[in-house]
Amino acid sequence: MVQVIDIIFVGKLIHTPSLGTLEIEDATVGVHQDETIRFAKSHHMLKNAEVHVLKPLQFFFPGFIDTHIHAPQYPNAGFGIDLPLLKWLEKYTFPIESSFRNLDRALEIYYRVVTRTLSYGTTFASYFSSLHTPASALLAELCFSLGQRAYIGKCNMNTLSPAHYCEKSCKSSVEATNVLVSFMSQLDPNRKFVSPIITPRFAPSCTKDLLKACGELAANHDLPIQTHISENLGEIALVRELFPDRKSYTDVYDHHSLLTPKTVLAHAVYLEDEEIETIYKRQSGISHCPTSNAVLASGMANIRKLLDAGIKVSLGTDVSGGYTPNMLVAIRQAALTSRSLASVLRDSRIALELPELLYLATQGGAEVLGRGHEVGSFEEGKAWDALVVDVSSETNTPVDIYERDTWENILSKWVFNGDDRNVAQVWVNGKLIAGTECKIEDTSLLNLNLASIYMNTLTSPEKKSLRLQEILESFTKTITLPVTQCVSDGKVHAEPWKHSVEREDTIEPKSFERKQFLRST
Ligand SMILES: O=c1[nH]c(=O)c2nc[nH]c2[nH]1
Ligand SMILES: [Zn+2]
Repeated sequence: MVQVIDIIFVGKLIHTPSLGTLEIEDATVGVHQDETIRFAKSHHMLKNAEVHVLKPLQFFFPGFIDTHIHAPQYPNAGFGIDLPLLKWLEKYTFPIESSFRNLDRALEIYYRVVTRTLSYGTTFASYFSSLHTPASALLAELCFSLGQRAYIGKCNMNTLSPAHYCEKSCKSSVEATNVLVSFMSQLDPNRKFVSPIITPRFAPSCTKDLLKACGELAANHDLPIQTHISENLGEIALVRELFPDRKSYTDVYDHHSLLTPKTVLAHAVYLEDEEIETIYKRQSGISHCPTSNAVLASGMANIRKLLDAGIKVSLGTDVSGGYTPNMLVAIRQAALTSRSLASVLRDSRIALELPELLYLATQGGAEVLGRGHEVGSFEEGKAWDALVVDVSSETNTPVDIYERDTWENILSKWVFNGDDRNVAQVWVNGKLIAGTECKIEDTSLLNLNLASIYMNTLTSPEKKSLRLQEILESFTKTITLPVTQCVSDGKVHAEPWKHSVEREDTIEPKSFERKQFLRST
C-alpha cells in the first residue's frame, strides 16, 4: 500500500489556464500525493504536510506537453538537415527506425529519450515509436517506470516504405497493434500514465484497408489517434496521386474515420479552408512543429488562422525533423515562425504572444491529447504535474536577471535563454521524478528496474533467465557511458546501429505475458 502524504508548495506560480491568459501569483498549493491539487491559491494548511518553499528566483510552471515526438529518431537529432521530407525519410529516418528490431538498442536509446525529455521538463509526451511492437512495449515500460505520462504508438505502415522496414500486410499491422494495446492495458489499465495511441504513420505509408482498420481500432478500443498531415508540398502531391477519389489530404483521413476529438494531426502547414472546417467539425487537434518545419524547409504554418477557426493547437518538438527534444526551443521557433509570417503576410495579428506560446506548450497540449481537465495548468482537482524553474545565478545559465526585471521579463528571459539547467524539479502526479535537484541515489535499484523492464518485453522465459546477468552488467555501462556505443577501433561511427548484431529475440511476438513489475511508488 502506497503511503499517502500531503505536500504543500509555497512560491511564485505561473501558468496559462486559457489561450492568451497569463497568471503570475504568490501561491500556496496543497497536493495530495498521487492524487490531485486539493486547493490552489489558498493559505489553508494541511496536517502533517511536507512543505516545499521556493527560493526567491524559483517559480512553479506546468510541465511541458510535447504532442509530437519520434522516440526512435532521437539518435539523429541534430543532423540530416539537408533534404526535404520524403528524401529525408528514406535517407535518415527509415534506417534508424528499422534498427529498433534490436531490443538492446531500443532500451539504450529509449532510456535516454525519456530521461532527456524529463530533464527538459516534458511531463507528458505523445510518442511515435517504430513499427516494432516489442520496442514500443519497452518504451511504454520505461515511461511508466520513470514516471513520464506518455501516449505510445507503434507506426502502422504497410506500403511505400523500404522492404526491410515495412509491415507485410494490413492484417499483420493490426495484429501487432492489438498486441501492444493489450500489453499496455496490463501495464496501466486506467491509462492514467501511459496509453496506446493508434498511429497510421501518414497517408502515403498506409493502404486504404489499413487506414480504415486504424479508424476501427481507435473506435473499438476508445483510443486516441496520431498522424502527420499536410507537411510538405511533395507529400501533398503524393497523397493526391495515391487517393485521387478524395477531395484533400484531410478528406483521406476523414473518409477513413480517423478524425476524432482525440486525433492529433502533426504539422498542418498547407491546409485549405475546407480542410480547416472539417478538422474543426471533427474537433481534432493540431501539433504545430515549427522547428521541424524550418529544418526540413517544409513551410510555415499559420497558427493564428487555425486558432481563429477554433481548432485546438499544441506544440511538438518532432524529433528528429526537429533537432532537439527541448520544448523551450519549440516555443522559441513558434514565436519566430509566427513573427516571420506576420511580416511576410503584412498582418501583425499573426504573431503569437508569449502567453499564447506558453499555452500551446502546456494547457493547449493537454486539450489536444484529450486530457485538458487533468493536466496543463494549476487548477483545483488537476494533477500536480509541475516544474520548479530556477533562474538564479546559481544555475550558471545565460538567464541573467537584474533588479529591474519584472516577472513577465524573467519568464521571457527563461523561455529565450534557458535550458535544462533551469529545470530544478520535475513533478508528475505529485511525485518528484527528475530535475537538477532530484538525485537518483540508488543506481543499482535503477538498473534492476531497467532489467525488469527489459525482461517484460522478451518472449521466451529461457532467454530471460539466461540474459539477466548480461543485462544488469550492460546497464551500468549504458547509463554512465552512452556515447561509447558510437566508438570502436578508435573511430567514431556515424551509424552505430549498423554495427549491432541482430538476434533472434527481436522477432515480433504473437503476444506478451506481462510479469509483475516493480514500480518505485
Ligand atoms: O516530420 C515527419 N517525420 C516523420 O517521421 C514522418 N513520417 C511521415 N511524415 C513524417 N514527417
Ligand atoms: Zn513527425
